[in-house]
Amino acid sequence: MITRTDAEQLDQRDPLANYRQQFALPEQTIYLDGNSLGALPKRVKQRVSETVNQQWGNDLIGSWNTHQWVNLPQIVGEKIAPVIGAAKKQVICCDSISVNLFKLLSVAIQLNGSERRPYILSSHDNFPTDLYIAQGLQQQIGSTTCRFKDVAEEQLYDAINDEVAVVMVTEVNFRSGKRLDIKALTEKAHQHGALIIVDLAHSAGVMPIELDTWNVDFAVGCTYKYLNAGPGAPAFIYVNKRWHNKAQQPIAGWFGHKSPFDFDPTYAPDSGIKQYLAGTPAIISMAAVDSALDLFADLDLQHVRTKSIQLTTLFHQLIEQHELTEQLTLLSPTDASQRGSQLSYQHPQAYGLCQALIKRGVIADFRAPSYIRFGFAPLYNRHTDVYDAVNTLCEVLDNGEHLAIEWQTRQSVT
Ligand SMILES: Cc1ncc(COP(=O)(O)O)c(C=O)c1O
Ligand SMILES: Nc1c(O)cccc1C(=O)C[C@H](N)C(=O)O
Repeated sequence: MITRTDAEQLDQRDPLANYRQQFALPEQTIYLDGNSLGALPKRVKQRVSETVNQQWGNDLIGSWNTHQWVNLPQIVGEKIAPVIGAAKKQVICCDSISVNLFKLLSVAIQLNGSERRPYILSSHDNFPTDLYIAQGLQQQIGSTTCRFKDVAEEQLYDAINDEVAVVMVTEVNFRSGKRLDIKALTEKAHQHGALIIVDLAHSAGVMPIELDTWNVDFAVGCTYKYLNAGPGAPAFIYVNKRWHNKAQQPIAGWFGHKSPFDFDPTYAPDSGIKQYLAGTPAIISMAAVDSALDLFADLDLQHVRTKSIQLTTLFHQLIEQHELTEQLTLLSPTDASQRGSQLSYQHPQAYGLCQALIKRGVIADFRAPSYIRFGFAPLYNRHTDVYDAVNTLCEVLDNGEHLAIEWQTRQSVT
């Protein structure tokens, strides 16, 4: 029988316990939605205020040079690189995942697509934007050299064959939390002459990632989940150095030009990762990413992964202890090593359950048609949060509070 004292003891022994005080978290809230929007680091508040008030307000346009605004995408990229296992000069911070995927898929098809090898292969429960971008590109290029095919996630590995130009996968599934073996998928892709693009949205910052060691070709990821850089903060893009200068990305904007401030009418791409920039960087958000990443400077991602596994394991053990497994069907893998930092359960009134929990200060989210997701952010979630959240969940179910909440047809984020 697990007690609250057990959870308190785990918190006392937690090597990451001090990180929580670096976040501005609301009192009386248990935030289990850091897999959608990470919490606000206190240092980011200060940095954004300084960027707006001193830099923009006082130093105005000179800040492009004096405060390094013009180089922030590269500076931030170099801070992201160690978090995803990349050597220098292969990562840059810009745009959204959707836009960055468009650039990478186009490049991968230029490099490897042909009539004999036309396929972009993905799984049909990949995050929808990834699928939409591939479908959009197929429309753009035409199906002779670019066709999109999606298969069930379990069939992805076996579906890689000599007709595949590029495999596009997300390391951790947004709905189920299932984690794919990127090393094995990369090996299989390369055996068949295919390239691989990996979406790290649900893994960057919450587990060790070894892009260079795994020999991955390209990757994208966001900074607003486990990297805590704020809503709509710019994403990142990784291009393995063997692919630099081999193809031109399609959004040939001036920031990707080799010397943008020459204002030359003819596009000449930068030879390195900077080519993947398009237009003017969103400096206020980019400053937030830069500052948020300082939390990762001395962090051992293996410690983060260990705590993440402890948190998800504890949550599910408590669900079992309260005999809730009949009502809440676990969609995530039962083996913690096979999942990311979230647990998803199917429940017939998942929407009502989620809203009833939010009313009580436990923030989870709902994903259609019938899933409730709990995300665990090891830098600020405690074992006692997990204990208290499961207790609240029991109370909600016992009182039938979830049954009183009407299904909302409007678009709801949580
Ligand atoms: C796996 C995955 N890819 C992409 C996105 C969205 O990408 P963006 O809105 O940055 O284009 C999300 C979530 O928003 C996601 O979970
Ligand atoms: N990116 C988001 C947004 O702009 C608004 C609301 C939610 C999101 C998300 O991140 C959703 C998330 N990728 C998910 O896994 O569902």
